[in-house]
Amino acid sequence: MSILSVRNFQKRYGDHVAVRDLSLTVEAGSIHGFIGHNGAGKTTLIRAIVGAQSFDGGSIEVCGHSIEHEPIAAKRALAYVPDNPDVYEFMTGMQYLTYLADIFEVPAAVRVERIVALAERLDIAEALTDPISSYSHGMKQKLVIIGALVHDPTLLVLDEPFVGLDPVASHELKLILRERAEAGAAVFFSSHVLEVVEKLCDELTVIRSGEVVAQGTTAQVRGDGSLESVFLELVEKEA
Ligand SMILES: Nc1ncnc2c1ncn2[C@@H]1O[C@H](COP(=O)(O)OP(=O)(O)OP(=O)(O)O)[C@@H](O)[C@H]1O
Repeated sequence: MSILSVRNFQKRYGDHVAVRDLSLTVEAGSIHGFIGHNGAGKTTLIRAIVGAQSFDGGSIEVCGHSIEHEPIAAKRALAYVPDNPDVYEFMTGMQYLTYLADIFEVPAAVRVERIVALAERLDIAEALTDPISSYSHGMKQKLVIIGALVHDPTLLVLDEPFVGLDPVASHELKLILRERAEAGAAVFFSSHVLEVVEKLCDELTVIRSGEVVAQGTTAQVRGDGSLESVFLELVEKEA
């Protein structure tokens, strides 16, 4: 069974078809990159996968649970890092992480160890007792990433996770994503940073105007060229 299975997904906004007949799977142990131009439909699909967006056709299953019909079971298995870290400003970082750990019923002993380890890796441990309102954009982004990992999700879904991170944090996040895959989880993320996608991802889906134009292992999609040259060719070609 795939960790994430999207079949014939379709989403319209009014008369505009934003995503058409999109299918993809992400297996345990795999990092899957999702790339496409601005407005291609990446966030639309990502928000539907995590249950934050309705859709008009097809199906989405997380660990075999339909996000539409079994949303609680599906959401228990996943975590989502949105493209804009929107967190409760009135809490401290630690209060926010504890709140998430409570929702996902993470045992007290495990949660502290996990939070501290991740906070140290992302260099935000000392700020956890400060109110989130005092955080920079990048610090909020780090906090949301830690919050996503606190319940050890089987599927981690991230929308543009490298935007706003400094080079050290960006490097650490790449290591964290690879470690998660090696531990048997699945990772699905969108990015415009093709060098990162090319190095990090086992598999890729490329969309143009809501339709898949390339899909497969990174080596298959890239062929003999660089991912950038393949992407430019695929995306600039007339539909
Ligand atoms: N709430 C909405 N109402 C109407 N149209 C929308 C809405 N959200 C997205 N769209 C449209 O759907 C299409 C896909 O948008 P989406 O945000 O999924 O793209 P994206 O690939 O994530 O883009 P970016 O790389 O710029 O973040 C675009 O044409 C966009 O204008």
